[in-house]
Order: sequence, then structure tokens, then C-alpha cells
Amino acid sequence: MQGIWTTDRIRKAEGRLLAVTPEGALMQRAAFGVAVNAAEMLDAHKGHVAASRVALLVGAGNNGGDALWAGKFLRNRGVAVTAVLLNPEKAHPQGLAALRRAGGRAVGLEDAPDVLEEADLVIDGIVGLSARGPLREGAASLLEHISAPVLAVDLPSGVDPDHGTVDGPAITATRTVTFGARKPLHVLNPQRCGEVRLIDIGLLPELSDPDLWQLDAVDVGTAWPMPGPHDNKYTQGVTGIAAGSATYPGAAVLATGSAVLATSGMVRYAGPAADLVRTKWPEVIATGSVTDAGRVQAWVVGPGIGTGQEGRDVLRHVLSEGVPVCADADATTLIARYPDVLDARDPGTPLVLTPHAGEFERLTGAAPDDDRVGAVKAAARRFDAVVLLKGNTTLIAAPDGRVLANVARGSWLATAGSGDVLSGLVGSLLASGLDPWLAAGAAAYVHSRAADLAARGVPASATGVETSIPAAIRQLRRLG
Ligand SMILES: NC(=O)C1=CN([C@@H]2O[C@H](COP(=O)(O)OP(=O)(O)OC[C@H]3O[C@@H](n4cnc5c(N)ncnc54)[C@H](O)[C@@H]3O)[C@@H](O)[C@H]2O)[C@@H](O)CC1
Ligand SMILES: [K+]
Repeated sequence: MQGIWTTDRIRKAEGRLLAVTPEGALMQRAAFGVAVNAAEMLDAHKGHVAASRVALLVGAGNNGGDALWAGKFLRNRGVAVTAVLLNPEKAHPQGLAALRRAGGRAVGLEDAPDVLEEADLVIDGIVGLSARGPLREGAASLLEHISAPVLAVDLPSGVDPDHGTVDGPAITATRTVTFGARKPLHVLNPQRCGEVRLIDIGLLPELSDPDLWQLDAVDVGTAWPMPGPHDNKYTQGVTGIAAGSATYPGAAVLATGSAVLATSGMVRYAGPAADLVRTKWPEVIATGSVTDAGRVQAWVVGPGIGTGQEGRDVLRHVLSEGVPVCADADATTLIARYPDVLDARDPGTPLVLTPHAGEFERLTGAAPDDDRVGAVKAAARRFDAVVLLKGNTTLIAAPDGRVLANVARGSWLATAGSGDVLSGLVGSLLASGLDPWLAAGAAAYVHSRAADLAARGVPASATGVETSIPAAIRQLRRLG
């Protein structure tokens, strides 16, 4: 699992590291990493490094210092480097001197439009860890002159480092090179950061207990249940699906199907769509009601069950069964409307809630604000549940404060029925006995990868996403 830390903690860790490192050494390491990435981008976009033109946008702090030193390293490779100094009196003195010694130029804001328009690559060193608010006037006026690829130093300037929010003019980077450890905006606003590359400057030993976690293919591949030689259909966990209604039988088919495809344990379905589910998934044991469904190791409840008395009874029944429950869609609305249904749940019974922003607002009384991480953590504590807040970056918080972020590569999952597929995945992993936080995180990961595989640049249906689940799991296994 990869860690992500807030800027306050990174700054403190940097302070400790700076105290035991020769002066300037960390900046040199960081800047060298920027220069290597710049050269790679020039090579990719122009086909050569020497004789290409790079514009540096240089702000008042060390972020600008990184850019100036990177410019010096690029000069050594024959690149024509021009620094645009946004605040000439405050530009990093050693960095500026080094760039000038290497034959680089420095200009003021008035010459910036021409420099930017001629550039093959722009390096954004306007502001880094100490950024507050959107770009100020001078820097903001330059945005319209940028047409070349942008390499952001540490973070795209103007984007809030801890929340990833943008309240005004901000840089959109093609690639971001960050130092020591990734910061929240890299996962909360991946669209602005482009591809994020991490340069090791020796900071990780100074950091512990990340504020956010991110799963990779190896983590998910390791966690994903694999039957052993002594397993049978029951020992791998039986998933129960309480979904669908006469009006929405499709939700039942989708949620059940994704549980069938996710692991090789057994799946039971209980609800009014039993006939349709049986026809589509003959391997499923389907019954008409949760009361005669038989034993399961986890329940998925909610997709398409409606928000009436019947749905409420179903929800109350599965919550009282003493096994982990993934409450999705209508179940979320029912919990918001009738919070006392949760009284049916034993305090020790794991619960996973999977709201989108609207359902989150219904559940908690407030839409997730700029601090999505804070909002989802508070909800997890309040409901004593794992809360999975859907979005382009899906956040998954556990009641003990751990938060996972899953970054989707595209937005193809914004399609009808996609949530039903996710809940089936969560349920099957809960049934296999996985820690509920990890189960929800691994499910979100495979869900988004299945969407990539199904879409490949064109819209994908929820059925298409579901059909791609085995391919997404196969990919994990290969990578893992
Ligand atoms: N401290 C360290 O050990 C290291 C720091 N490094 C670099 O140093 C950066 C942090 O440097 P600093 O703390 O000097 O701060 P920054 O360079 O992030 O910002 C400095 C100045 O920008 C101004 N500013 C804030 N918000 C602004 C906005 N929206 N528009 C325009 N100006 C704004 C601030 O008033 C401040 O004076 C990191 O992001 C990284 O790039 C690296 O060199 C690696 C080592
Ligand atoms: K920057």
C-alpha cells in the first residue's frame, strides 16, 4: 500500500530531514529529478532534448528554487532555458545564480507571453507546499499563453495541496514530479496533476501512519481470495444478495452477477427477481425472500429494493443476521430516512455503506465539502461503518480513521447500474472474510479497472463492466 501525507506533516518531516542534510542537498536532489523528467518529456514530445526550449515559471519560494536548479541541469544538456520571474526580488538567489552561470536567461512578467508561446515545455515552479488559494493575478494572466506540455514541480500551482480543490485560476499539468512523498491533491485531483512521478529524497523514514492510503495491483492481487486445495463452495464464503424489485429486476441481476464473477464462493439471491436471476445466473441459489434464503457469510442489500415498508423489512432482517452487510442504493436512503433500522444491527457487525454524493448528503445531512477526506472520516465514525464515498476518486474510510483513495482513470463508471456491480463485488469480498475496509477498497479498485477494460475509450454499460471483472482480476494476478 502506498501512503499519502498532508502538507503539514510533510513540511515537519522535511524540517527534520533538512536539519541533518548538507545545505541545498535536498533541493538539488529534487531539482535533478525535475530535470530528468523534463528531458524525458522533451524527448517524447519533440524527439530531442538539446536545442529545445524550456520556460520556467518561478515563484517566490523553494518551489521556484527547484525550477531554477532544474533549469541549470537542463542547460547542461543543451536546452535553451528562460526563467519567468513572477517576483524578481524574491526568486531563489542561489538557484537564479546557478541558472545564469549555466547560460540561462531570466525575464519579468512583461516578456512572459512570448517566452511561453515559443516554449516546447513549461516547468511550473510558481508555488508548492506553501500554496494557499488560486493563482494570483500576475501568474494567472500567463495561463492563456501556455500551449506546450506542462511539468509541475511538486504540484500544479493553484490547486489546494490538501483538498485538491480549485477555486480560481490554476495550472493543469501533463506530469507532476513530487518529492519525498505524495500529497493528497495527487489522488484527490488527478486530472490537474497528470501523471504523478515520485522522486525519493529520503523523506519516507521521517514519516509514519499515512493520512491516506492507495492500493496498487499487487495489494489487491494479494488480498483477492483464491481457493486452496481444501476449499469447497461454502468455505470460500457465501454471498447473499437482497436486491431488485418488480420495477427494478435489473439491479438484482447486476449485483448477483458481479458477486458470481468476483470469487468462486457460492451466491444466494433473495427477492422478487428470483426467476430472472436464475435464468441469467443458473449457478445462483435464488429464493423469493430473505427469510428463507439460508445461511450466508455476508449480505448485499439495497440495489432496487425500493424505499417502502418492504425494503425496510428486508434491510432490518439482513442487519440482524450477525454477518457483514454492504448497504447500497435504496438501503442508504432507508438508513437516512429511518436511522432506527440500524438498531437491528449488533454493534460488532461490520457494515459497509456505499453512498454517492447525493446519498451521502441524505445520510449525514451535508454534502461532502472541500474536505472530502474529513467528511468521509466523520461519517465512518458516526455510523461505526466503512463508508465508501463514490466519485472520480472514491474514498473509503474505516471507523478507526484509516482512509483509502481509489483513482479512476476515466469516468466510464458514471453509468446506470454501475453501483450495483460494485456492491456485488464488495459483498463477495466481505463473504470471503476480508477486512471490510480492504474489501471495499479492493472492490473499488477492480470495479474501476473493469470499467477501463470494458470502455477502452468508448462508453461502457454496467453489464460490460461486469463482464470485464474476470479480466480485471486476471490482470491483478499477473501483475501481483
Ligand atoms: N523544504 C524542503 O526540504 C524541500 C522543499 N522543496 C520545495 O520547496 C517547496 C516549498 O517551498 P516553500 O515553503 O518555500 O513555499 P512555496 O515555494 O510553495 O511558496 C512560497 C511562496 O509562495 C507564496 N504563495 C502562496 N500561495 C500562492 C499563490 N496562490 N499564488 C502565488 N504565490 C503564492 C507564499 O506567500 C510563499 O511566499 C516544495 O513544494 C518543494 O517544491 C524541495 O526543494 C525539496 C526539499
Ligand atoms: K508548482
